[in-house]
Amino acid sequence: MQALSPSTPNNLKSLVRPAPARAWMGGRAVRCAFRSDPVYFPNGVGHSHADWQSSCAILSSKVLSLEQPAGKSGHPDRVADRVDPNLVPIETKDSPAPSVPAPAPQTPKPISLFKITPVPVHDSQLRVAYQGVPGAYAEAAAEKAYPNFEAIPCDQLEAALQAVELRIADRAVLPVENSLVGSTPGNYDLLLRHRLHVVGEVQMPVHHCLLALPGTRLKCLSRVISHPQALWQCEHTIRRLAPQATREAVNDTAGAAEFIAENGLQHVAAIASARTAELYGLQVLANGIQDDCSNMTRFLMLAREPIIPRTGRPSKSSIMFAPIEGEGAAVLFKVLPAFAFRNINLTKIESRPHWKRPIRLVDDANGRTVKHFEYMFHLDFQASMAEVRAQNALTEVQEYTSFLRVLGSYPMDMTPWSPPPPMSSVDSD
Ligand SMILES: O=C(O)C(=O)Cc1ccccc1
Repeated sequence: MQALSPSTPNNLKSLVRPAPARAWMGGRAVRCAFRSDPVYFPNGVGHSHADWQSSCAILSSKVLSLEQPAGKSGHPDRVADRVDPNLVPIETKDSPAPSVPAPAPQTPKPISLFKITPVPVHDSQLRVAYQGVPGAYAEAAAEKAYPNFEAIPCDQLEAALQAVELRIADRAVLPVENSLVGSTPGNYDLLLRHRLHVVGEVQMPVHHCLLALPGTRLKCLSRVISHPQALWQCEHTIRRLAPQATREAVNDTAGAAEFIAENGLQHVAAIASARTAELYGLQVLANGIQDDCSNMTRFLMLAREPIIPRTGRPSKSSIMFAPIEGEGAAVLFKVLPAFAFRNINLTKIESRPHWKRPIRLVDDANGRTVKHFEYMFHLDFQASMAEVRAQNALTEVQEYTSFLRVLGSYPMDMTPWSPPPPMSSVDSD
């Protein structure tokens, strides 16, 4: 699933009938091109070369190296230029990319915001950035979406998103929600702060294990470390298996396992995948420790350019909008019928603190000034922006909102569900 870039052949460009649409992002109207009727893709024009250079300059001031690549030259988006028959081509004004990064270390080391090192580009591989070290669930999600991918591990989500913006990676993986604990706080807000588009979703069954140095006994554990989501997802089981252990949150599940292995930490366990145990030489103390066996996490795939999935196959679109000031939740009475009357299913709706103005001061009837929370709304619906009904729904939504952004339109993950194995542990005393 790739967007087309400036190197798209002209015969494909002719499929596109640009029609101007306006969407608001930070008070700025943005035009974008699409197939038939208006689609609202803020910043749908991609990055200019000048943007790339200035971003590099900002980063390299803190850094060690952000060298221009030696070796292969060419467009790093080569893979992304190939045409996916499931997509409607989109014209972009993306400028020529910088030349390609140079050789990388043998084992992928996480990219940090302060240390961006060049990585190699292989013709047939999409470079996918994710938070964590090898073995993280986000890496497995990347593999499901792009089986031939090249992993770009990053120490923070912010670094993964920046890696795509800076063309060090082609995609970033963003965990957004879990069937047990709900949305991952802040991750949709992260999308608002970056000029990336959702181009795919992956739903992954998450089967957690408790990992420790070989020979560790459950009853001797003093500490369990993992990603906060993993700790929440296993809260009850951990309390039962190792009630004496304290919990500690770290950046990612596999990073927790690596930390135990590298430092030879006794009496400490990590919550991570079974594959992670193999990668870092740890023992699986218990398998399937998530509190609900149908535990599932949803990841979004982000790219510099938007895609528009063809009609006729199951697709989703994600938007965020803010009410006109003072209208608050009343906006939902107007927005929801725009979808309902067009038979568009909503799959998710959520309120978030307004990213720029979370609190509003209001004078009450007694002349006192009180604080009101201001919200934005995030909504997923089951239609592609290639569909006229989706375009019309958004035209209507736009009338009731002060801010509307299409985060992306993407094929739905239709993987059939298969039952997970039951929990087991080596040492239940
Ligand atoms: O830390 C990881 O491995 C991640 O990819 C984030 C995460 C954590 C817990 C469940 C799903 C994803």
